[in-house]
Amino acid sequence: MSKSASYTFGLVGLGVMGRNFILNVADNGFSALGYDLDEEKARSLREEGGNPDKVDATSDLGTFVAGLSLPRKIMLLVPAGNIVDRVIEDLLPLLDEGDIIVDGGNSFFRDTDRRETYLKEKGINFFGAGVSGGAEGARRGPSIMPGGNREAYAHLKPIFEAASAKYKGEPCVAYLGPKSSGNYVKMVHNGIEYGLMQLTAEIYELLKTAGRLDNPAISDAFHRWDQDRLESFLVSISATILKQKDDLGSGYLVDKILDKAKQKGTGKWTSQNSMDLGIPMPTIDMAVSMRQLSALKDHRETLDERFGDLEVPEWTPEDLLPKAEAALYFAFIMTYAQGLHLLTEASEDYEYNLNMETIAKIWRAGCIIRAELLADIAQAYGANPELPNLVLAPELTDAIGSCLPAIREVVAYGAKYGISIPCLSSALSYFDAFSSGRLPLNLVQAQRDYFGSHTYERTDQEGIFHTEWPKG
Ligand SMILES: NC(=O)C1=CN([C@@H]2O[C@H](COP(=O)(O)OP(=O)(O)OC[C@H]3O[C@@H](n4cnc5c(N)ncnc54)[C@H](OP(=O)(O)O)[C@@H]3O)[C@@H](O)[C@H]2O)C=CC1
Ligand SMILES: O=C(CO)[C@H](O)[C@H](O)COP(=O)(O)O
Repeated sequence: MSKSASYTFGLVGLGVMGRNFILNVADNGFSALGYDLDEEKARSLREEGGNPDKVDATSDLGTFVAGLSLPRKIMLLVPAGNIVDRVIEDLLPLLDEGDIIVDGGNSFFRDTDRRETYLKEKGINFFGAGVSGGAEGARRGPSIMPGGNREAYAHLKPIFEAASAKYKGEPCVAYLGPKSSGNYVKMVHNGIEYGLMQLTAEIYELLKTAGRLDNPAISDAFHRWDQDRLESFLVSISATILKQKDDLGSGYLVDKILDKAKQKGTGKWTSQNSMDLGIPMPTIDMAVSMRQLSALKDHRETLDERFGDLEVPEWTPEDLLPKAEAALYFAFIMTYAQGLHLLTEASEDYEYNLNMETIAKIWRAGCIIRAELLADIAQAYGANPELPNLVLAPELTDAIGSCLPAIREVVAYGAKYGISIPCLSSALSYFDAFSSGRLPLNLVQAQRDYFGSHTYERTDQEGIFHTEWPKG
């Protein structure tokens, strides 16, 4: 260690995210000190950093804490769960009042609230700050979603703004709100991520089975779409993925990857919490369900043998491609709408005081769900900060309306010929239900009253009613 108590920024956990983020911070002119239990990871960072005045690392916690200037700004990028509590307990006896701990991992927001309350009693400021962008984002500029004490954020602001991604010069980080708001926003970001990923996969399936397009042709289509209104990280990487040859065999790698998708929990938490808050988000729910369904491969194969004999007629690529593009664009809008609706409700329920325009803005670059569409979304919330749901935004009416015929055709084709496109279908169903002034839930209410005397309201009179329905 070349200096004592002089590093501006501390980072615990020199894995995929931590190692890259600390190098990014150091590149941006803030001296940074890393800590990992594993001396090998500390040594390797020291080597890569090259200049210990700029960035250094240790596997000794005492040396780490003593090396940081006051108030200490210590970011954790360790696996979410008990490890975060363990690191906090290890750090606590070594810290001073006013020090700041930032959890940059995908921690469950209720854990963040618990930790914030616990640490506040000890005079330590605790932030939950979701980071998105994967390894490359962490190294070159991620989107950062910090929540915690507003005054203490002043110490983090210059570092985060320098290290974050930039959209047309604007940093993709902003103070979001108190308590667990940062982790909550990151959780919903990941829920949206699940939806966009599944939707892109469904379009790939449609182009393959109905359009008879091979991987390079689908890649080319994704690449073209990525130059236009569908410009987004996930469409862009899908174009690249589909061109990747298999270096362990012949053909394309994507065709050899087992179709069982894993998950770490953030998408599921988003769905679970949306149920608690009463916000419908069927496309995101379905994306979570599809990861679960994908795991049931043995059963899928059994049923495929029994029922999977439907012939899919060819849909000429000239006709299919523009419709698939419009269907995907429409479904992307619905997915952002669902996620942002949940954030709007959570902002009230949890007193986060979130600003949707700010959130859309800091998602425009650096993160996994970055997309050109977010610029329009930010504009819609800028024009109306009280917008209850994006689908209601006049700025998006034309785009939604013009894509409707295409998504209807795409979903109908999938349904008719047994192509599994449940997220595309749920995006359309969500819109159809949301834009129906009358739904058949009057019958649901009548059924509830029939079997459970649950009562109902009427369309023509005020009050609560119950009917003694004829039995049998
Ligand atoms: N990978 C990604 O793309 C993204 C990850 N995240 C989130 O960021 C967090 C970190 O993820 P990621 O970097 O991928 O995880 P990794 O497992 O790659 O890195 C975690 C690091 O923390 C170290 N560690 C574990 N326990 C301790 C401890 N008690 N003290 C010090 N260091 C410790 C680990 O060491 P060891 O391996 O020796 O146990 C490891 O080096 C997670 O919450 C993740 O969900 C967020 C966005 C993207
Ligand atoms: O936070 C992320 C990106 O924003 C991570 O990559 C995320 O953990 C991936 O989630 P899952 O493993 O559940 O697909």
